[in-house]
Amino acid sequence: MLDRAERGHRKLVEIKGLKMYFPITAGIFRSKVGDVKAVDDVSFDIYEGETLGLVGESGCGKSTCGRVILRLYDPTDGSIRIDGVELSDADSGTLRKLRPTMQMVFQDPQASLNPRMTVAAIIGEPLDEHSRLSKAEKLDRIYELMDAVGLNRNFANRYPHEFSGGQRQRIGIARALALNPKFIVCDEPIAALDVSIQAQVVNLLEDLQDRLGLTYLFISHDLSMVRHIADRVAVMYLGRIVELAPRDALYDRPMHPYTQALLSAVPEPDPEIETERKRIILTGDVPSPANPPKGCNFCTRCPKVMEICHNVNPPFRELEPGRFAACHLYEDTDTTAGKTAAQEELTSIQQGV
Ligand SMILES: Nc1ncnc2c1ncn2[C@@H]1O[C@H](COP(=O)(O)OP(=O)(O)OP(=O)(O)O)[C@@H](O)[C@H]1O
Repeated sequence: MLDRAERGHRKLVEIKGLKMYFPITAGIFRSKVGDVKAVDDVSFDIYEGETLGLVGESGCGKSTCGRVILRLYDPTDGSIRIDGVELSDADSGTLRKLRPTMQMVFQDPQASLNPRMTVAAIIGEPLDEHSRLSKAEKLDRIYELMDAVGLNRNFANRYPHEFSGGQRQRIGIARALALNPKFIVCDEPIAALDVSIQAQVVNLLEDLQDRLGLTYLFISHDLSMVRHIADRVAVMYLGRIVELAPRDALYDRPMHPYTQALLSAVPEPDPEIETERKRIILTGDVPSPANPPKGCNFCTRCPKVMEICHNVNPPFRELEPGRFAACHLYEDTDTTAGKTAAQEELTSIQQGV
């Protein structure tokens, strides 16, 4: 178990240049005509014991990112290291051995639990596959897990439909915990729940993190909830991470124009601040990930767009210690040349070099 102060010293998850493209096929021969670039060159780390929030509009690639990190998909390119082990090219045998270390809690507990299995069978299934416990030991472990997530042991032989939405999510969490994972991808774990239940499930996840030293990637489009639970936050737009920063820095002083727009839409509880706040309304639709714009992915909707943004993809760089963003607004000027590297690139594009 990790104390809060001990968190954040060791990188548990290291993602570099990760790409997940889904092929688009057409015609009777199903020939490939393009790719949906769901995750397009994404790099970030997650420190042991922390919660990294991953936010962005629907369809920006959050779930695909979580799934490919757990190798539920085969990545198109890039490196995924969890606890020092490279997963991007791991074979099925290696993945099977590593599976207990990394788990997922899904959005819709109704859909992710087999309706024909009892709670004990659902929670015990990973134990059957990955451990050699006796029948009695397995039942003890199932009870222990039910206790840990606040489910009554007496209900072990009931079926998922006999539980409320919040209780079903607790079953999903107990199942994810069965093999003592280190890393859990929580994919919109509260989005399908009543608002009154959401806080209970988030509190449970936080409590389990403290007790078991878990590391979370917490995927959500609920920026207020992410502010509550995350230590650091990554903002995704059209397959790319545009900003990553410690939580308070990001919410108090967003740097990327997309983050600024997203946060301007979050309601402020203080009515005085709320009436004075300026909303940034983004115009235009999110482009298709099958045909993203040239240059910066956000250039078609950015209120601060410059010429360079239509031509050069801004690199994802550390702008301040611990703060990363991909935006030409923050390019350093090379004083000797009087131009930034990106401006040089733009000049060569314009000159057709
Ligand atoms: N299996 C798949 N095959 C083809 N395209 C896919 C597949 N899964 C996702 N996509 C596409 O990849 C893009 C990113 O989808 P993804 O579900 O990862 O986004 P998201 O940010 O999690 O959205 P949401 O919040 O709505 O779940 C979308 O355009 C989606 O249609």
